[in-house]
Amino acid sequence: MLKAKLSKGPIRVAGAMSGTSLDGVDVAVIETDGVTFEATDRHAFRPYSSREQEVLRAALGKWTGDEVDAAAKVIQEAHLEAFSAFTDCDLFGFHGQTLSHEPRGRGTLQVGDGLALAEALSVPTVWDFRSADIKLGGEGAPLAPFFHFACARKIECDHPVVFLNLGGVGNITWVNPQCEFAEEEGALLAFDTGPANAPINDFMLAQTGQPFDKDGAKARKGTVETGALELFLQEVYFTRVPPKSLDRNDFSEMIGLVSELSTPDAVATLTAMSAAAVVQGMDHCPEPPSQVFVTGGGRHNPVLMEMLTVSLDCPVAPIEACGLNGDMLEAQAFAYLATRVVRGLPTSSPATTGVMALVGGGTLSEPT
Ligand SMILES: Nc1ncnc2c1ncn2[C@@H]1O[C@H](COP(=O)(O)OP(=O)(O)OP(=O)(O)O)[C@@H](O)[C@H]1O
Ligand SMILES: CC(=O)N[C@H]1[C@@H]2OC[C@@H](O2)[C@@H](O)[C@@H]1O[C@H](C)C(=O)O
Repeated sequence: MLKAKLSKGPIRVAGAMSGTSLDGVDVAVIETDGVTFEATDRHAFRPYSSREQEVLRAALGKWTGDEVDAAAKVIQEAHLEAFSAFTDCDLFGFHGQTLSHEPRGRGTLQVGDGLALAEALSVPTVWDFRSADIKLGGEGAPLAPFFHFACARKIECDHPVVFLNLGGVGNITWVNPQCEFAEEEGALLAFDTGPANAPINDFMLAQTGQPFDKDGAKARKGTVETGALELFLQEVYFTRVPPKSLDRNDFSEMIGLVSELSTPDAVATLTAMSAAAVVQGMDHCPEPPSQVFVTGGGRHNPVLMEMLTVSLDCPVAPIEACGLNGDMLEAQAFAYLATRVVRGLPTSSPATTGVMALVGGGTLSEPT
């Protein structure tokens, strides 16, 4: 039976996210009742070693087999370490690592075993957030939108705003703050915009041995090849009506479009492609936002941010502009979603994932 504390009032929850950039595990603690939340200053980052990153990379796009088992082991150990400083929390939200994502095909695979984590650290744990949504016809992603809605309410926006996450993949949530609840019709629209940092990182690693284009330094020295950019924008994904989602490597062939270019020109072009995918995505919003708040690691890339600022018709600012922590937002989101799961509240809707009906996706495992 659910402990009384989990069913009512605010609780202290730690959420963890291991994103498509494969750089490490973020953990963040919030206080929440599943509707409103308070951020805390408690968070941690547990980076993956280069050996661990290799193991994870080798398993991307796979569903079963030795590589997947090895990746699952890395994820489990890293999360055990990462969560172990937060065992005073009432609940954990454990996203795990997406290895493969094919919502209209084989489904979605996040490795990480929430039951084993709950047993090992004696904290009830919500995990497997995406599969219930997919079973009900949804994309299984993005899932942060219900948390973005809570953020918009918290900062008391009067007009529609967009939260843009620039991780390995980009995703946006358009929020109508006039609605009181995320589950109301017209409150949200969300979808993955396209590739964000993943192709830049993959190209940088292959060509320079560096894991990413720090501060956009390489892109800054290059010139955007408009022919390649135009070809990229012809991808049918961009005209597909949202909700829609992507696997990390769905756009990996775009690197082929820049393979003949110098490294700076190639990185500048890949950066412009990520920005252009966001700009295209804005056309799908029900009405133009008054502001775009940027979260995720891409907001640290000044070239990407400048490209967005020049092309979008509204102010673009890192999410810190409204007092939130853009490095921890996804980890906080999974703490928030975990709470909604134990409270029987929905975590996705037809407008955020295309699911047939409101669904509370996630499995609760309690330690024995
Ligand atoms: N100073 C910087 N300059 C340029 N790029 C940066 C900088 N800092 C971070 N990044 C980019 O941000 C990435 C990390 O972003 P983030 O942590 O949001 O990804 P993620 O959470 O793994 O992805 P996703 O949201 O797709 O799951 C890095 O891999 C890098 O590409
Ligand atoms: C299948 C999957 O893990 N998707 C991730 C990925 O990373 C960004 C984007 O693609 C988003 O759809 C999602 O993550 C965020 C946290 C989400 O679910 O909202």
